[in-house]
Amino acid sequence: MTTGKLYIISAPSGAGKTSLVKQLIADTDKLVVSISHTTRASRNAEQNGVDYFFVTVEVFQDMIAHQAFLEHAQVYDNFYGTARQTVEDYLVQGLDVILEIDWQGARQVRQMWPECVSIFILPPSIAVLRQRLQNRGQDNVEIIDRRMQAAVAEMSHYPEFDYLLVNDDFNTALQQLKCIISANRLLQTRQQQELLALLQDLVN
Ligand SMILES: Nc1nc2c(ncn2[C@@H]2O[C@H](COP(=O)(O)OP(=O)(O)O)[C@@H](O)[C@H]2O)c(=O)[nH]1
Ligand SMILES: Nc1ncnc2c1ncn2[C@@H]1O[C@H](COP(=O)(O)OP(=O)(O)O)[C@@H](O)[C@H]1O
Repeated sequence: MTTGKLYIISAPSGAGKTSLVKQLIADTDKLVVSISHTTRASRNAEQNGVDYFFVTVEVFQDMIAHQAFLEHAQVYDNFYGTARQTVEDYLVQGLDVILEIDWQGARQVRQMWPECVSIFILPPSIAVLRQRLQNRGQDNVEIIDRRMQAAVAEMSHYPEFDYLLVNDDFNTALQQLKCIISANRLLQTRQQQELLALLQDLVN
């Protein structure tokens, strides 16, 4: 049985990664998103176990001590991490897994899983980014300012990623994400066929 592939999607807060990923997994077979653990407070519309696992700093630190995270990082003023077991279970089942994580987590995952595919999403402009954070209506002005301050530093890491896309028109960006997944799936199938042919040659 073949194992799934790991995809990393990073973007500054408000660029649209969560909306894009939600639609992408709804439209794509055998693709799931890993639900992260975080110490940040949940927003109004968020549900525990659906958007994040919301945990205390103590629980988070205990998970670090027990090596329960594939990667973890402090982002803005909170901790975020990806549970190792869940991701490994998905991959073993042959499912492709999306990690919606920041550039620090992306670096950690790339070191352990060099064959992962990483995608960075940019907003069309800084002004549009602020507008989207305001329109989302989930964060107060201090939190939005804090995220805007961090956005430029976050975006400076885009050259570390395999793919870069701009989320201007939502459907165009969604289509581009789907193309990246399809292209990588085709490549994987071809590599497996070549490997099989090689093995048959060796046996004959
Ligand atoms: N390293 C790491 N970063 C994460 C994880 N989950 C979320 N993040 C990042 O944390 C940042 C803040 O996420 P969040 O508080 O949900 O704000 P949002 O991006 O505005 O929706 C984003 O850059 C996320 O990609 C994780 O498990 N690990
Ligand atoms: N292409 C787009 N055009 C206009 N608004 C968008 C687009 N993509 C996302 N949004 C909106 O921008 C806001 C931030 O999107 P979200 O997915 O929460 O971003 P992120 O997860 O990167 O913080 C949401 O209100 C979302 O509906």
